[in-house]
Amino acid sequence: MFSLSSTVQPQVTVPLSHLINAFHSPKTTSVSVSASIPQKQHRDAVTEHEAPSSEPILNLRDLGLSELKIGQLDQLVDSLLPGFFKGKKISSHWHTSHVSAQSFFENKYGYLDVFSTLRSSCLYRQHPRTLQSICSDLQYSPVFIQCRGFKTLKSRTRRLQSTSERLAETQHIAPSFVKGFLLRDRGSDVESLDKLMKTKNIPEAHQDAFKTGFAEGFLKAQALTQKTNDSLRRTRLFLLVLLLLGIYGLLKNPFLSVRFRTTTGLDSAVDPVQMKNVTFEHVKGVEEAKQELQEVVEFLKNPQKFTVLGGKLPKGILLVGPPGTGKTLLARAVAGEADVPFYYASGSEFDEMFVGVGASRIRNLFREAKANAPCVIFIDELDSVGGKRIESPMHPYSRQTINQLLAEMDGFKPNEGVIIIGATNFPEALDNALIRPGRFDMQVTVPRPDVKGRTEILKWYLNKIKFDQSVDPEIIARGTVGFSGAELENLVNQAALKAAVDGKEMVTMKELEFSKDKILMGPERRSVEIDNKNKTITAYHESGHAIIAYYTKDAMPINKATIMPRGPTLGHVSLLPENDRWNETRSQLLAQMDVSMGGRVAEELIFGTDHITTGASSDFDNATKIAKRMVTKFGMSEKLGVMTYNDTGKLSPETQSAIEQEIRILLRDSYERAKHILKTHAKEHKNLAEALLTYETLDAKEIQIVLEGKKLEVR
Ligand SMILES: Nc1ncnc2c1ncn2[C@@H]1O[C@H](COP(=O)(O)OP(=O)(O)OP(=O)(O)O)[C@@H](O)[C@H]1O
Ligand SMILES: [Zn+2]
Repeated sequence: MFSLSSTVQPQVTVPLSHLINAFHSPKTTSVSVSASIPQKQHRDAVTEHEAPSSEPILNLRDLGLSELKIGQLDQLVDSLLPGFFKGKKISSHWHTSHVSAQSFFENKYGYLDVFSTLRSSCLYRQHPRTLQSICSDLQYSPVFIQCRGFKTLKSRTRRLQSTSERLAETQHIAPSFVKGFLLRDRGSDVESLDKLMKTKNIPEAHQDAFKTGFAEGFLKAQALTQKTNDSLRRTRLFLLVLLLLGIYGLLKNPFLSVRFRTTTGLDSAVDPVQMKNVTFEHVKGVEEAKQELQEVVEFLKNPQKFTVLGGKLPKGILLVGPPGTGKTLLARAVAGEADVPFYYASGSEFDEMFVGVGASRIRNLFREAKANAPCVIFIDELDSVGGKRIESPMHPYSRQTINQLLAEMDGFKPNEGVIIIGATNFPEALDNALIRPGRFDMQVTVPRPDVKGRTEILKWYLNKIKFDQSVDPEIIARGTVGFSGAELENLVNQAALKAAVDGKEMVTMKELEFSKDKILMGPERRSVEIDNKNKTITAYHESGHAIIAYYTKDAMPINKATIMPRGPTLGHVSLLPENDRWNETRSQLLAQMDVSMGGRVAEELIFGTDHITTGASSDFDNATKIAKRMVTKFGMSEKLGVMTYNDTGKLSPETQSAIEQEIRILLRDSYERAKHILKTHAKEHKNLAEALLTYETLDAKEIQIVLEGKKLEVR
């Protein structure tokens, strides 16, 4: 796709982001792809973005990265894309739950894979911004598509044909197979996924992503066709089928944005998205925000009446909160509740290199919206159009864009019925002019959900899949402090995926725990061969933590213990706060320290001082941090009294050493307490370690059975 052909295609040209939108658009029934060089005027403006050549390789390792975490994606994409266009390519891949950069940049499986991989990793959901920034950068890449609308049945077949042919090309799958599939003829050509992967030489490193993409697509399709239950059973057989359905699903998914630009990049038209199907009912765990927005809904339902009655409303509402907490969803719900059109725009798409383009897009957006009032205009990532960082060389014309936005906002009266909702993760970054009265002067906070909210969100998404009775959403909610709605949705999806891949009929607690850990710690490192000695040490180390937690009164209850290596850790014990803890007592803090000490103490007791490992350093970090805060922040040291010591650098040497002394004492006492417990319960410690060596992962109940000296049923 990234290779150049010399034909300049003057037809409808749409950047990749709109290709995606085209996929979502009910209007677009045919999408064909052709590669050509950018139009002349564009080319001149982007000379530094030279076309990619095929040779030089930029290794992720050269960047000091062996693997990309989701969080690093934005940065990396930002830093790499320019490099890519200078003719560099990235080799080495991004891990499964991350994006396969190799397939993205080297275009291994064609552009469809860009979607499927992005989607399969739930990145589109979690990081819409990433996708958008990839796409808006790609605007200057030689990717052009052509879109036509057909409405007849025949054209549907045609679309399927072209889809299948394209798929066939990009995925190296027999066109007849694909076509058969898209037409839901699940007959003849179905091969097993494994076989397919072998015959198609999918590199091992990509197989996971491939599988995940398939199954993800399957789930999506499942949700769409509502045939949730019986198809889950057939999963394995249809794993291949899944991806295709997923792509098919993309065409229909009503939740994703539906914008489609029909003109060239310089002058764009906007279509509203009617969000009838999204209501407040769909947004869980953000009750306060919903309440605050209720008034806006009333206003939109009847703007004239509202203002006659003396109601006063801001023109602009700023939704502020971390990524994935449902800001976009809330804005849609406002439009949905009031049953008015919803205009979606993302700040980053106004970010333009060309004079006046961003501003003209804003103008178009408002013109369309005003003509269709009452309505909601939603501007996601408001900070990227209205940020303070305005005169950067990367964004030469953003000042114009923001001025245009301000002018538009000032240019209509409140009773015209246009409500502008902006969303941002960084309200501090916004240009002050934007938050003045008459502009975005109402702020609604959309926080990460608390334990109750998390339970609701989990229940909501669990109800879309099949799960068995063991599943207790509240337990998962308690173990997912800090997760956003999007992450919780992802957790449930990943669990369903895992169940599907494992051939299970229902999701159980096991899959949910598995995906929770996966999200928390990165994918399981099954492949790492750890020799038995190490495994044994890990087993005793982790049981050490667990024993202390079990026998210490104020420690948090154990959730599970595992010696399965994950991310950088060899094993771990997870505890479950009974509630989100806002306050902790002295004895709870001490208990936490003791639990941290348990690992090293165990190593020392079992293997002797000479054989202790480095594995406890983060445990000590933990314990030390707690002790330090107890002394310097919480006034929990008798000697230093109820006083806080904030800038330890500025204290007198005496005070500093007194603090250190106190911390040392706390840590030493904690170490001794842990030692005492492990000595007292040596037998239980051994039993637990052995059980871990046998079963690798034990949940709370299983740990209890072992510690009560009962025999564990073989699972
Ligand atoms: N509170 C919630 N209730 C139900 N679903 C949620 C909630 N929060 C997030 N989600 C799910 O996560 C998806 C992504 O959330 P959304 O795009 O609304 O987040 P956002 O706050 O706008 O994120 P960003 O700041 O990254 O744009 C939603 O489409 C929805 O499926
Ligand atoms: Zn440890």
